[in-house]
Amino acid sequence: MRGGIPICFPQFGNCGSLEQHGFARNKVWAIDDNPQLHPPNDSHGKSFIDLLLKPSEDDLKCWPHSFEFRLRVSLATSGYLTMTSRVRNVNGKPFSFSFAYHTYFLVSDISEVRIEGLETLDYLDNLFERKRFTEQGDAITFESEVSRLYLSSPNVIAVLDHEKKRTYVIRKEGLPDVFVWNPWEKKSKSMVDFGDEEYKQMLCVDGAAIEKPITLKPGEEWTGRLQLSVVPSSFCSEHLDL
Ligand SMILES: O=P(O)(O)OC[C@H]1O[C@@H](O)[C@H](O)[C@@H](O)[C@@H]1O
Repeated sequence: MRGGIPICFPQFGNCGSLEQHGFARNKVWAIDDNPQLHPPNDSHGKSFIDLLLKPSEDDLKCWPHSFEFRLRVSLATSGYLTMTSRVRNVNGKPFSFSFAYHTYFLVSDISEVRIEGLETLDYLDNLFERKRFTEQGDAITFESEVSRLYLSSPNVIAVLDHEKKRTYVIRKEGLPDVFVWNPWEKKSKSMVDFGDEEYKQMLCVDGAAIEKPITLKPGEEWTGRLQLSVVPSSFCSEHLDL
């Protein structure tokens, strides 16, 4: 069974020497008692938690860069879920990393889903050795495996679920790329923690910074924010500035 929003850091996929998608998603994070920085009004009308990840001795052996990763997860009474990641270099030297919110959306039927906001963009296709293509069609629809990194994407993307008549709205900041993934039938069967038919009810659409890794000098900090909301499909594109 899969779901949620695994944090891919400091590596996305297998593009590097670390475990797939980096180590952050497999760690127990601490509660951050000193979250600093968030503007005081950021907590208004919201429930939130501040989490902190620092590298362990073992992490430093395979990725020798000291960092502090602060994550605020907040849920507003309006239903907005916001995740704010801040990565600070507390190292003596610069380092670079990739990042993604590997967001699993529950959908009624993948064949009835489309993504708006990515049309006409260039993408790197993982199914063709990361070759670069340009999206030609209208909205993105699904009829086979998809594993693509869309580049220089707009900050608002919509995932429309035709059958449920609802739209997931993804707003992002500091995250230029969007990774889109559905394993479809064959790959689903090869994944031990994924049911053979589960690809029909899921879609990953990740706000990400992958193509151009983020580089931080000593003392610098990076922020990447993702905000998710759900609206009825009747409220759509024209309201979202897509
Ligand atoms: O199985 P994982 O490590 O959670 O990753 C899920 C998927 O993540 C996607 O980003 C990759 O393109 C897939 O190849 C991978 O299967």
